[in-house]
Amino acid sequence: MAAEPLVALDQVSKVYRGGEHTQVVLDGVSLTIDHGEMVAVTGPSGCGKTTLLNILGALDRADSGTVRSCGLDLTRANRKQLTEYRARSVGFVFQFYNLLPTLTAVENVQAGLTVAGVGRGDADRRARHALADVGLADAMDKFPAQLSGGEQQRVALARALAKDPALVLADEPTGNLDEDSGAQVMALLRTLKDSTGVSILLVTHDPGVSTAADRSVRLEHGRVHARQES
Ligand SMILES: Nc1ncnc2c1ncn2[C@@H]1O[C@H](COP(=O)(O)OP(=O)(O)OP(=O)(O)O)[C@@H](O)[C@H]1O
Repeated sequence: MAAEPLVALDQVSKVYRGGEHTQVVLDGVSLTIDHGEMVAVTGPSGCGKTTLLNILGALDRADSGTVRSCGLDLTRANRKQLTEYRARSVGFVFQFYNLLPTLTAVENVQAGLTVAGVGRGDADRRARHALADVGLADAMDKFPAQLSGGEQQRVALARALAKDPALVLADEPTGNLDEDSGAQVMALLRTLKDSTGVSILLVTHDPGVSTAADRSVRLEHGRVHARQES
């Protein structure tokens, strides 16, 4: 029997209603992600990529369909289970890094671990280890403003991976970086995926970035299509 995928979305729909205006953003999306797989989601602006990521990260809820991730049915889970899922099972990476400007690199990574319930000493050890893994052993005590964009995104990768999540959700992780820094971040993400076995779902506009994934799908008109290679 085939192993169950880490993530399985089945017929997921999401509609935004504002006054008289109704917008169907996701219209029966089905998608699976295997353990250790990196999947890229591409698609035109406004097609619902971030909405999909937010539903998978339990930052938003589907209106219908089922979403299973990391052994939890997100459509039926209670608030406490969802909080724990966000803190422990999922690492988030955002386009604009979302580091706290008043904390150093190591403190930013520690903060993510503390939220996940890791004790202070252990958090410090794991944060330093994670920063070394992304090549920032010499930048632990720098503030975000003292780091380049690529370095800040590497801190964000360390923060996401330090808690040893089963799934990383990355929203345009190279969208704010120049080509070289973006390629470095993608190479690092792949290396970390291969060494830890984490699964990754990333959203990107950039065809070059999506080719670094194991598989790429396109979201259009609220549905997912296997990407046609040109
Ligand atoms: N909370 C919300 N309330 C109402 N409409 C929303 C909300 N969030 C997103 N939308 C709308 O849903 C659509 C999809 O948004 P989403 O951010 O998921 O698209 P996207 O594919 O990630 O876009 P981009 O590539 O430009 O970031 C957009 O038209 C957006 O305006």
